Amino acid sequence: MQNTLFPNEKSSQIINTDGDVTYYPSFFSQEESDQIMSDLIKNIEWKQEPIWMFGKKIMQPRLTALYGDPNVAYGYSGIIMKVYPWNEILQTIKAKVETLSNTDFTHVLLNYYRNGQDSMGWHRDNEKNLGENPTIASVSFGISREFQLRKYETKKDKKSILLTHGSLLMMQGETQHFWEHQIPKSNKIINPRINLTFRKVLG
Ligand SMILES: O=C(O)CCC(=O)C(=O)O
Ligand SMILES: [Fe+2]
Repeated sequence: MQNTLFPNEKSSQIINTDGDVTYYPSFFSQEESDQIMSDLIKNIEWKQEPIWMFGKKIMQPRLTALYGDPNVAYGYSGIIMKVYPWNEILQTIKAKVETLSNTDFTHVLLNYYRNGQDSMGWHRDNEKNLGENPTIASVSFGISREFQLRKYETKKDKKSILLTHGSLLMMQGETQHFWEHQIPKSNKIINPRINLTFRKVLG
């Protein structure tokens, strides 16, 4: 399918019922992506943070960081994360993602999966302060990881995509009502991956 703002951008629609998920495999070039990956490893305030699960405090199986507009609080799973101000590389990525999606984002949540043992369990990005039908733009760098989607109610209709170095995945419309997603563990993967999800937090 053709995108009017990025006529050369190849894309494929992953979900078009009860939501809208579109994948752009080559959003950034190989060279840009290599540069961005090393910049992010060096210049992001990575931390391993706890979350509350079933009344217990457990460490998340990955490193995280939150950047965005100051003075807009953003938290999930019982934690409030410190918001760091936009830095140069994040501003560059944000500008490109905003042009394609025609959305202004306030925050980016970053996840650093150090190897295949790092993961993210089934969830929806449905925090109240993202509004009814949030547009979420997810950019990936580093080793390709499997991203799975399935229907929230039935746990059926499983879809799987490999999110590659420099790719963009856009989740829009009613996706967060009807679909949940995860990054499963993999015993074979020994290399790191970084994912950025751009979000618009309503004030
Ligand atoms: O790492 C990914 O591709 C998914 C990240 C994600 O689902 C999230 O940050 O909510
Ligand atoms: Fe998510």
